[in-house]
Amino acid sequence: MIRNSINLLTKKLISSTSCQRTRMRCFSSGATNLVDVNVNDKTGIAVVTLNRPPVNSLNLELLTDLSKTLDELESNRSKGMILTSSSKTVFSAGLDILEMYNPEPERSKAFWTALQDVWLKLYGSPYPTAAAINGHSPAGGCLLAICCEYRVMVNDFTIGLNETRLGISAPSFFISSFRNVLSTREAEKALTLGTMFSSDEALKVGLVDEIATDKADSINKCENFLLEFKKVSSMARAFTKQSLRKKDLEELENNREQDLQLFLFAINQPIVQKGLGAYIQSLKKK
Ligand SMILES: CCCCCCCC/C=C\CC(=O)SCCNC(=O)CCNC(=O)[C@H](O)C(C)(C)COP(=O)(O)OP(=O)(O)OC[C@H]1O[C@@H](n2cnc3c(N)ncnc32)[C@H](O)[C@@H]1OP(=O)(O)O
Repeated sequence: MIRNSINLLTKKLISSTSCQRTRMRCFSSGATNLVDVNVNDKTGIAVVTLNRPPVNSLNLELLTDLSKTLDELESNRSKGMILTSSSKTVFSAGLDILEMYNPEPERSKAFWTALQDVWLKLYGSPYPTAAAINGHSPAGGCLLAICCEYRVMVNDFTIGLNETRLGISAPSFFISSFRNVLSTREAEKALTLGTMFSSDEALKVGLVDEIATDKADSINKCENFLLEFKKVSSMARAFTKQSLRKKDLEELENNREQDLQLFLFAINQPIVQKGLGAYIQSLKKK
């Protein structure tokens, strides 16, 4: 996929002169109603809003919609994407725990495959990406944010990969994208402890790049970041990003089936099921 993507970029580079002359007509609607897409006609930047109340937990349908949206952005030669949420307090609660509790084999496979697809497309996207983190962002929510190249977080929320607190290990592609943002030392400490950082702590450690006062401010700051790329060749930018992330991307691309089997094995362990059941109950009792 990476090689294909680089070949595709080369072809695009050759035909880019005519493409750049034609003003991109952005697609007017998102793939479905779980993901809203709004493209600014002036800048070409798409604001992609996760819209699965109450907490944007990532189930098969939301991941499928997000995956389709990422495809559309790529084929429309997006100028950039800002990922955010329709909730006032939650960016994304991470993977939908109900997808992993008492799993149904075929659905679990489709679910994990959709997550792998989203990660490969978002982490390896040729267009620039930023996350306007306007609420809590645990586990899979943090994963979406760290796939992006820039993160602006609204004050007073939490973010982190808390998998060990659920009695599970973060999968290797979660870890590689976390290490792309944090030093190995900080990543190891946070992953093993399952640390959830406050917005200020996240800024201090480098997990987010800026703090915002509210959602509008976070989107504005993300936009300012993305607009900086107006000065840079989009081809050179995409090649550079994909070269830096190539090893991580290839690791999953070359081991998708093994990663899927590891997930299915892990969630089918009685001890993991017991832990997930207790965790669901604790969320309901809150
Ligand atoms: C080596 C390979 C091994 C592979 C093994 C598997 C790897 C799995 C990898 C990733 C893991 C994940 O992403 S797991 C998800 C982790 N997420 C969390 O721990 C977050 C849990 N949620 C919260 O902390 C809070 O809900 C919140 C801070 C996000 C929001 O709080 P708020 O008070 O606003 O909302 P509620 O807590 O009342 O929740 C409302 C409603 O939503 C349900 N809910 C919340 N989170 C989830 C979720 N992740 N999945 C499913 N459902 C969720 C919650 O139970 C409430 O439901 P009810 O209204 O029915 O009570």
